[in-house]
Amino acid sequence: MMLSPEALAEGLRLYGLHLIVGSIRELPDGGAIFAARQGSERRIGWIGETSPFPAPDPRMSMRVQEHLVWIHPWTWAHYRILRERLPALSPTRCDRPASFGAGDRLGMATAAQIAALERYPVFPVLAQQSPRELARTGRDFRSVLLDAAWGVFASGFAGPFGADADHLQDDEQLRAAAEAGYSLYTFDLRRALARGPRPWEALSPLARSVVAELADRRVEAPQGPRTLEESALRAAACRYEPALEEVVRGAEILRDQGIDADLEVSVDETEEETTPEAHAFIAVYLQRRGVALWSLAPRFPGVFEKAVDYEGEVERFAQAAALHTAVARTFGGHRLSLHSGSEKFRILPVFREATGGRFHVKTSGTTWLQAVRVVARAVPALFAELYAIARAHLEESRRDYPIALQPEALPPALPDDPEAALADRAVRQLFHISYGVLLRERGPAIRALLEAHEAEHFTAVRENLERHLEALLK
Ligand SMILES: O=C(O)[C@@H](O)[C@@H](O)[C@H](O)C(=O)CO
Repeated sequence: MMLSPEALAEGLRLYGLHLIVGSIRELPDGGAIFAARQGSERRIGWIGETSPFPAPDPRMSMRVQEHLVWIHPWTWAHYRILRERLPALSPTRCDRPASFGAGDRLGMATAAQIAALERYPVFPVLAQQSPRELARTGRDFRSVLLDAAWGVFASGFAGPFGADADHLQDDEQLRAAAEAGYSLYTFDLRRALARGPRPWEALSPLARSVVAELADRRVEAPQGPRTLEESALRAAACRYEPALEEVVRGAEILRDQGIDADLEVSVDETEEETTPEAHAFIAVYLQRRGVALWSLAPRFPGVFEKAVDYEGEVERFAQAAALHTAVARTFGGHRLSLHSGSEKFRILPVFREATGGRFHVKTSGTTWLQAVRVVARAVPALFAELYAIARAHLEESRRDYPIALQPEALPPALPDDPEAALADRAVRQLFHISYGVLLRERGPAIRALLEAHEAEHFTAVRENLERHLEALLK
């Protein structure tokens, strides 16, 4: 690009545009693109004699020195066109042994998440949201990806990244994520399992043959060999076959659309700990049905409460993670996925070790809590108001989130010190799950405040994810 960033910034300023300097990318055909802001609006800048976007608005083109610069809004349609030319803006399948998911419920913090993630040897999964998060935030799979891609574009990040359609429970959700171009599909079996098991006599010949094939097979775990028991395999087959049929159908939908994606099965939010037999049955049954797992999120032992550290015996968790790793290695080579990774500092290093560094970890609420922290520091009155709203809507917020938080544990008023307030277990948990009601009731105020304190917000998000990544990888 012949135009210096300083000259470009100066030229844009005359039109009320703020250049995001690190975003400038030169294109093979000699043009260049960049991200800019006009007030709080996101803009794509294009330097070149013609614009690649349909119906460019001539009022939004300008000469800066001898260069023609076009300004376009950051919309889904424009992003789709842009990602054809800049593949770095498209989510892709994971290409590393270790991967880390960083959900961003506000859609404002991806650049800060990248600043943390790019310092560590992990594949970043940036657009990660579940349908329950979408319903609560009024977003959809497109808008989540659009926000995350903005963070990639604005930060100048050139590495690959993934997009996780998390906790999918029906075909409609799957199709919406597929249409948007997600690269990772997490099939949550919870709803399907709640319909109950199938009697042994009603199982398919395939399910029975998988049981026969796996019975008495030995799995070599670090704590010693473990033989898969036929009775537990039979129970797993009865319980999981109906739910796995839905996964098979989902994988077919993706295949029919020519989508080559990473596939995860999650049973982490079920009641019972996942047995090695259940894990082996899930993996092998899916293989026989032509579905290759990328990852499995088992229900591990111990308590995984939102917003607080792991509660349980770390040694038991370590043993279970090592055993599941051995099952995964023996039957397919997929990785283990750890959900609710937010604040689970006690087990993150153990998880890395037990999995031999081949894993996926998901976080989401922890990034939102950092936004709450910034609000608390900047405008204590708004923080107090948010707390009152969250308390009043506890029952609504806890719907769909298995959480032990009781209303009696919540103090009537918060201490003046925001750090002390957010160190309180009950208060943290309340804020963690209350994002939906808070964004509904006070979303514009929260967003405006975070925009006005963007540097503090980004630092808070980056430092917090770095703490997680340090614990996990060092
Ligand atoms: O809140 C959600 O629905 C999701 O963010 C989580 O359940 C997600 O799968 C996760 O584990 C993030 O820590």
